[in-house]
Amino acid sequence: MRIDGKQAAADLRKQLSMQVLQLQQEKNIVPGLTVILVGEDPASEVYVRNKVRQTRELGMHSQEIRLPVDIREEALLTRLEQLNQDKDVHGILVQLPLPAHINEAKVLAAINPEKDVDGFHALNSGRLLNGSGDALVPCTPQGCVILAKRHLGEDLSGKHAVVIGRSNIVGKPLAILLLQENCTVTIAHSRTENLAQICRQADILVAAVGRANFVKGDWIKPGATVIDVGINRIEDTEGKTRLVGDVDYQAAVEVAAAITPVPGGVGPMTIACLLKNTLVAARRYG
Ligand SMILES: Nc1nc(=O)c2c([nH]1)NC[C@@H]1CN(c3ccc(C(=O)N[C@@H](CCC(=O)O)C(=O)O)cc3)C=[N+]21
Repeated sequence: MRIDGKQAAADLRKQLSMQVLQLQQEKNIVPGLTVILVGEDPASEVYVRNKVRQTRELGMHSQEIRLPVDIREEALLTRLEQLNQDKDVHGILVQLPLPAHINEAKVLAAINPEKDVDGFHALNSGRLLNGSGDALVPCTPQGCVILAKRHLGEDLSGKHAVVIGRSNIVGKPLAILLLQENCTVTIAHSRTENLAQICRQADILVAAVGRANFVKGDWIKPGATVIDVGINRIEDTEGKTRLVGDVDYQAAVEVAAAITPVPGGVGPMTIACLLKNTLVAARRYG
């Protein structure tokens, strides 16, 4: 069975649109998201355009700031400081990756944690780790949990979740979220020995490695739930580029009970969760 991420995202946006209206009526606050794009990357531009459109569809304010690829780090930090002070801006997202001459960690640390809708600031990672419930949680991991629950129901207790990938953006925060859901969590990565064997023990298998068709059909336990975080552009036999995940979908769909497709799986949920974080930030700190 296919887990429909597009539908799940549409369902979440519908809930959010009602909450946006409520916040406006009760407190006269309209959530505002600012996206900063440094340089011109075609894939980033499509993605940023989608975010801006969806933000407006929900009745939230949306602003896109484009900066030249050779901007100095100091200038970017100054721009961020202005946004940190701006009362109409509840969420700030700096599109990654940044050009090589800019220190990414320094930029992420400069975003006001209350406006950090990516959830990448150390204060938010720390809060997530502590389970204090007041973190802004990274969007893709949130989306993964929602999609797993769409198939398995609200209670993930006792399930063995295997997360392949240990990035600060997906693997690590997702492992923490799954632990909070009472899963038994294994984090696997490029140095893991007997990876196939470990994956075969997973009730929930999450692939976040960034390599096309990395996870094979026979790595999957029959009846497992598979969440594919990969977004890989490959050329097909006719030379056309095509989007595929980290999982060999055709093989996996035969074995798994449920699997998210690419496109139409985790990607749309990531954006929906970004909108959710913007609403949360506006409600909490606006
Ligand atoms: N600060 C920051 N935060 C991010 O969240 C962030 C980022 N930087 N840099 C780039 C990555 C990538 N990312 C995607 C989100 C949604 C889709 C998405 O919706 N994809 C569609 C397909 C879109 C297409 O066809 O290209 C899908 O999977 O169905 C893709 C990629 C967020 N990122």
